[in-house]
Amino acid sequence: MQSFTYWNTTRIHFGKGQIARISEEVPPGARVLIAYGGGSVLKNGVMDQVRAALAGRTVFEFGGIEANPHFETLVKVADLARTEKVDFLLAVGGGSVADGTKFVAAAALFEGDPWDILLERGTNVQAALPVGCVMTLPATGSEMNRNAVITRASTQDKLPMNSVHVMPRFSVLDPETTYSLPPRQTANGVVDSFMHVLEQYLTYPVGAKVQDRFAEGLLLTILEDGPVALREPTNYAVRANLMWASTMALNDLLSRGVPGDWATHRIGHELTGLYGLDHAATLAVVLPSLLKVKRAQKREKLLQYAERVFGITAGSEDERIDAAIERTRAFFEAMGVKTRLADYGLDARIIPEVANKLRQHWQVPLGEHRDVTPEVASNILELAL
Ligand SMILES: NC(=O)c1ccc[n+]([C@@H]2O[C@H](COP(=O)([O-])OP(=O)(O)OC[C@H]3O[C@@H](n4cnc5c(N)ncnc54)[C@H](O)[C@@H]3O)[C@@H](O)[C@H]2O)c1
Repeated sequence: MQSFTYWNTTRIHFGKGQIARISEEVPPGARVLIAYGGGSVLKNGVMDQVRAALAGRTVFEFGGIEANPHFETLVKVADLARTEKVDFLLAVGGGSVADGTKFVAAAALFEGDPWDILLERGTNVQAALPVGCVMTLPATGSEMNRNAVITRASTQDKLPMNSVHVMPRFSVLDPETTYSLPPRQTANGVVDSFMHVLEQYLTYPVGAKVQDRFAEGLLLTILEDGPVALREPTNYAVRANLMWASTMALNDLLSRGVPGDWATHRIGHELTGLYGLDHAATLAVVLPSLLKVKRAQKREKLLQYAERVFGITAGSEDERIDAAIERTRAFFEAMGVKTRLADYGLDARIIPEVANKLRQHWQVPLGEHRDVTPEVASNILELAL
């Protein structure tokens, strides 16, 4: 196991009725800005609970944070926060709202051009407004991590940032808020959280039994409950397990002491930035091909994944690896998330455009061995046509 430091400062309130806990978390005299997205939280009763919990505070609301939140919108929200002297931000929605609010928290206190925050990946953030989060879509883990991913619509750049200052002070996870998710978003969340685990698991062995078995437990849970959530959207136990699995998949616990890949995510971000694909769709497209291209480097972990997650023990090593990759693809497809670029109307013409964006955004090659160059990414995308 590699050496590491681990801490996580987000307090989690999990379960039915926990939105009311916001009243204990946000100071009574606070000036609070609630940020939300397209309005699903106005229809499913979540915002009513949030407003009730904030009674007595001075509350401002901003609706309209886009999926894959836009830098252009978020700088307006940061202006509003400054003008109204807001001292607490509350994100109510999915990962896009959480990420957007985290960026606003940093941008509101940032001296200079806020795009520099993204160009420096958040390393230049010195302070941020406090953030709380009511998560309505289990997927990103944004509710308990220090990451945010922001898209500059005008230039089609989608870039991640990372700062301890934007870590949510608290997050509320009430599985009942996810009952209203359309099947597409339920499926996206399942694929995204599954992928977060794989990015931290399918690399090379470092003798980290705890992290490996923790990862396998999350993968098995998501495999088991993901399809049930599509069939039974109001099954509380299933929604609860998926919600906690997605938080645990990306709250920095799995990543401690082990190598991380993240090439699928980086290539996927370019596909969203350029062509607007859902985040999870990009992952479902890239991963199976990436695993084929990197099968030699990932061999031992692919065999472990095949056996422990899918129970594949018969056949040669290569046959078991092939079977595990195909089972992964089949899982994404069974969730209704297509795994070929052609399924999204994209063909080989996109490959040089994606490679160019990767060259612009990443100075060193990607992946756990830092060997996924833009040329290798192009090979991966060719296999994904
Ligand atoms: N911060 C991180 O660590 C991290 C990790 C992975 C991905 N991301 C980023 O997060 C974004 C994706 O977030 P997401 O997958 O949570 O989706 P999202 O926040 O973009 O939401 C997708 C859609 O679902 C709707 N929705 C959300 N909750 C709902 C509910 N309960 N009922 C009905 N509709 C609801 C939203 O209004 C939106 O239209 C991408 O930009 C991705 O790059 C961030």
